Amino acid sequence: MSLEKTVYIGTFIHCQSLTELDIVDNGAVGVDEQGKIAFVHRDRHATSLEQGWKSAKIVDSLKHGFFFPGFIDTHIHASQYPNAGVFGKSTLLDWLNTYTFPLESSFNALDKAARIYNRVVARTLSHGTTTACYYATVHVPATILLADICHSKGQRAFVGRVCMDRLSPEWYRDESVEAAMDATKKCIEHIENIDPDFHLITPIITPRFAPSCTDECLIAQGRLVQETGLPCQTHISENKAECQLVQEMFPESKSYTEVYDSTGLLTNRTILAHAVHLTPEERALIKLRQAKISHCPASNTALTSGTAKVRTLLNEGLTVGLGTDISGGYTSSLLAEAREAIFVSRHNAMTEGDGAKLSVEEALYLATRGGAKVVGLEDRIGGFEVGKDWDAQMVMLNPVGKDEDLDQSVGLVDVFGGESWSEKVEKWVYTGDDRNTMAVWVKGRLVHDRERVRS
Ligand SMILES: Nc1nc2[nH]cnc2c(=O)[nH]1
Ligand SMILES: [Zn+2]
Repeated sequence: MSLEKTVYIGTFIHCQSLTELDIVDNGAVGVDEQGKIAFVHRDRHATSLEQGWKSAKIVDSLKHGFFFPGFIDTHIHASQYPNAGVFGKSTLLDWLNTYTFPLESSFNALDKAARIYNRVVARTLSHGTTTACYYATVHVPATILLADICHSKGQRAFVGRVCMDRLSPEWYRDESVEAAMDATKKCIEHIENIDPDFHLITPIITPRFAPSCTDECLIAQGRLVQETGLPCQTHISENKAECQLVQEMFPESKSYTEVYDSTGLLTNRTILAHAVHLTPEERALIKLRQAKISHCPASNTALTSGTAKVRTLLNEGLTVGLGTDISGGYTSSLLAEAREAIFVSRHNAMTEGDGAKLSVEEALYLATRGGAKVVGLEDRIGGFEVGKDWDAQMVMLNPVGKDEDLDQSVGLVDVFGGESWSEKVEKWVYTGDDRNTMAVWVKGRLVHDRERVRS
């Protein structure tokens, strides 16, 4: 799709490193017809030096707005969206049986799947999520539909049919390993048809988690991972009862991580969600295989799974991003998830010392550049550099003047005029929400426009 050449002007903020933001107050970024960043100027007036950009469209972040890279949600169950916020006092294994399997099984009805998937893609886009790693359900038609919806709405997505042939009710599982593999291959083929080069949508092999799959099923999926080189996503070491169950079900394996490694599922394109209770040996093996970790703090708190030790993971050189894990997690907002990551790190700090604390900058890094590394797209997304795709959000804060009308305010991020940009970003992280996300682009295409939605 060819787009209108556009020059974005105003304030640009992205992560320079894990601990530092790069803030450009009056810059310009040119985005070409393919949605790629053609130039970046720290002084907007330098744009006049660019040949062939005189008649380009201009989009201005305005005085209290800024451009920020789109968020990357590295772990979200699209099918569980109707249950967001509903988990009672359950923990993982009873939560699956009480809330999750009954809901997911209802996706054999395609009209229901259409209603929910349209909503969850629109909702996550409205939160500035430009890339999402989705779990669908076991159903082929509904999984294909999720891929189609992401494709037509323009969200970058990894879409996985959930593979599971045991430890769930008979009415919600794959009938056999052969049936499971056929179904997964059908979903992969569909995505190859709609997006042959995986520009926007990529299939992802999705064994639910070790206890849900027989040895044969894990081995078959591992073989598919090795043969196709496709990415893989699953859960690991989320909850102590689950870890115990894995030990009982796979007595010949030294660890939970080894279950995945010995079946070919642990590669540099594997995304492991949670990683709360990993041993040092498991972390070393994950690092050796260059597999990636999706940290899901809201879910880990809601299901009382534990507090993942993100500082340890980072210090040991593991690659970490953030995941909302709807509906273990209650929020589809990665901004809220970043906030949760910061607070969980403070709970860790209460027992382990201040070194455990994550800063605002670090949480935003995990939500953007970290996520980009987790999904293997660090050369394409996560920051504003020449050659990267324009996957971005425009954030607007709420200037408070003398006669400010509360009804006219842009969300809850009130700024009074004396704040530095880094303070404004801090306020955004702690008090902001989707009302501040005025517009969202993926590969240069406008995929969410708050003013249009509101009018
Ligand atoms: N949080 C979470 N953990 C899981 N482990 C296996 N399935 C799930 C799931 O749907 N959500
Ligand atoms: Zn999950």
